[in-house]
Amino acid sequence: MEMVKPVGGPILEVKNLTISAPSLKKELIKSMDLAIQPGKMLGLIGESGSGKSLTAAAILGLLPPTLQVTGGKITFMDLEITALPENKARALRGRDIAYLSQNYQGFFTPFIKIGEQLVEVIQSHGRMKKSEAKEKSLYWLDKVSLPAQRVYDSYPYQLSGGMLQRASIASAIMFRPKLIIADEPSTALDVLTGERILDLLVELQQELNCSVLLISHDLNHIINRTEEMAVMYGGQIVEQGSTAEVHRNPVHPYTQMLLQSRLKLSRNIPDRLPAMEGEAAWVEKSGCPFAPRCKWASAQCHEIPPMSKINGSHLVACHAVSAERMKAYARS
Ligand SMILES: Nc1ncnc2c1ncn2[C@@H]1O[C@H](COP(=O)(O)OP(=O)(O)OP(=O)(O)O)[C@@H](O)[C@H]1O
Repeated sequence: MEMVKPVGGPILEVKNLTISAPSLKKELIKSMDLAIQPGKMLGLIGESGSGKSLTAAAILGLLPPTLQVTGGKITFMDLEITALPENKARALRGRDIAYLSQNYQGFFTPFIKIGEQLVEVIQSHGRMKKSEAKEKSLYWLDKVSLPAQRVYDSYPYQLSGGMLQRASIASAIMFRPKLIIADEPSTALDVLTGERILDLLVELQQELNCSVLLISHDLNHIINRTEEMAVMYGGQIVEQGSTAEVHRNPVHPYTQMLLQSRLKLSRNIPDRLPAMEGEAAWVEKSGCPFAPRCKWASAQCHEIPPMSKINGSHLVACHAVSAERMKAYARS
C-alpha cells in the first residue's frame, strides 16, 4: 500500500472521533481531536475507563463489533483508517502501525519457540527465505538487548516477564513501523523492569525516528518521557499541549488534581498525599464529563465546554477557565 506523508502535517490525526455502543445507547468517546507529529512521542493519560484503550483500538481498526465509530475520522499518513476495508487495515497493522500491550504474556503462543514465531510473522508480511527471516529475527532480538540466540531458541515460558516484553517489542518493530501504539507497556512489570522497558522504547523511537502514542495512567511516565500529552476523562480530551507546558501550567481542574496526587521525590514528603476526590466512574453524561467531581462546577458545565487555546499548542476544555485566567497564562 503506497502512502504519502502530508508535508509538515501530523502522521496520525484523530478528528472529532465519536465511538458509540448502540446497544447501550451510549457514547464512549466523544468528539475527540488528537494529532501525533512525525518522530514525536505523545502521552495519553487518564484513569481507568477514561477511553484510552478504545482510542488505541479505533486507531488499529480493532474495535469490537458491538462498538461503532459514529462520528469523525482517523487519518494515518494520507489514509483514512476509519474507512479502510479489513484487509487493508490488517496490512497496516503490525507493519506501519505497531502495537505493544501490557499483556506481553499473551503476545506469544506458549508452546512454540520465540524464534519460530518471529520467523512466521516476518514471512506473513512478505516473501523471505527462512534463513534471512532468522537473521532478521536475531538482529532485532539483539537490538532490544536480549541474548538473541538463546531467546530465539526458547519457549515463552522459559523467559522472564521483562525478557518477554522485550521480545514482543522486537517483534513489533521488525518492520520499522512509522507509529508505535504502546498501551501501558510497563504496567504488568515490576517498577525497575518497567522503567527499563520505557527507556528502551524511547531509545528505539529515536533510532527508528518513528512516532509513539504512549498510553498510561501513570503521570510520571508521561511527564518523564513524552513531548506532547493529552489528558482524558470520561471519553473526552480535557487538556492537551506540550508536556513541559501542561506540567508547568496545568489548567483543567482534573489535570491539576492528577498532578497534585503525583508521588514526587522530595526532602519534605507530606504524611499524606492529597487524594483525588471521587471516582473515575463519576462522569457527567451530557456536559463536561468531570463536572460531578469538580469543585468549580456550575450550571454552565451541563454543556460540553469547547476546546480553548491557552497558548501555543496548549488547549483546555473547561467553562471555569475564565478569559482573565487565560490571559494570565498567556502572559506567564
Ligand atoms: N465492548 C464494550 N462495550 C461497552 N462498553 C465498553 C466496551 N469496551 C469498553 N467499554 C467502556 O468504555 C469505556 C472506556 O474503556 P477503555 O477500556 O477504553 O478505558 P481505559 O481508559 O483504557 O481503561 P484501563 O486503563 O482500565 O484500560 C469504559 O467505560 C468501558 O467500560
